Amino acid sequence: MPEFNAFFERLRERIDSRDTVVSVGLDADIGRIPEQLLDKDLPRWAFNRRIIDATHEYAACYKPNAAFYEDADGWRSLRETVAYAHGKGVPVLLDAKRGDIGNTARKYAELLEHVDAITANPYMGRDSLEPFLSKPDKGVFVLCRTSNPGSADLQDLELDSGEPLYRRVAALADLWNERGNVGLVVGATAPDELEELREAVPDLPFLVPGVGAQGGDAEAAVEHGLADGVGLVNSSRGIIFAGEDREAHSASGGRSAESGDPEETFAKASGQAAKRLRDRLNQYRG
Ligand SMILES: O=c1ccn([C@@H]2O[C@H](COP(=O)(O)O)[C@@H](O)[C@H]2O)c(=O)[nH]1
Repeated sequence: MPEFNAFFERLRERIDSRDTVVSVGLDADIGRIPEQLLDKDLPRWAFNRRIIDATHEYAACYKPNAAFYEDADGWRSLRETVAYAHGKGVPVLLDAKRGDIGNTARKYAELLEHVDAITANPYMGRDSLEPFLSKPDKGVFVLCRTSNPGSADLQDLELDSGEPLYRRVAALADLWNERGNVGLVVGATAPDELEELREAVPDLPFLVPGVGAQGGDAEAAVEHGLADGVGLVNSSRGIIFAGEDREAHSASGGRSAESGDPEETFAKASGQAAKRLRDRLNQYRG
């Protein structure tokens, strides 16, 4: 079994020192960012900065999804966000789900110059992931059994050997883990598969999305997501947009303990949501 590489050791350090396996998903959807931030130069960065201030204590890592940043201002916002998260000592995992022929993958892998880890799509096979895998200090989370309703369409297909495709992906990812830098993405909405995969590849840390807004199984996520104590359970909308109801309440003139500066309402709510998730997940950690 390869030792964890530098990324996974840093992640372990963060998990142990802050006692958290929460990945805070920074899916800075411009359509949901509080109105008072929309006139800022880079609203997504302004939003993320406030979210990071409120949540970093509870974050083992931040996981921006590239889909929310793929335009000129988006990349600038992402760069600022990554630098700020690093300034708080929190690793950043870019959920980019890349994978292409080698020459193109080599360019995609340059994304890893800016972040600590990335998600990758194994559909095109080993050579399409090699440029990511060959970066010894970074982490690569390979999509295996995803959390969406359609995941079974391809991932559950039975191969001639009788195993489902997602099991073959896990076995391949285990082979590709020559540098101790590989993890798997396995959704919390598939608790049976989480358990089965943990048995199949005991040494690979999982990134487990799908708790929170997708209603996945938080207990199974923790029980099976961690390898030697290392792994991540992600919530994005459930944390960063936790304040939406309260903002609506304040905006409509409602009086509550949360009424006050609207600029801070959403950030405070995100901090509380991150803490709640941290505490809940910690109940299930050994
Ligand atoms: O199987 C997968 C792989 C990736 N994701 C991503 O994680 C977050 C989940 O967001 P929530 O708001 O917590 O539902 C999002 O970026 C997805 O693209 C996933 O959900 N499932």
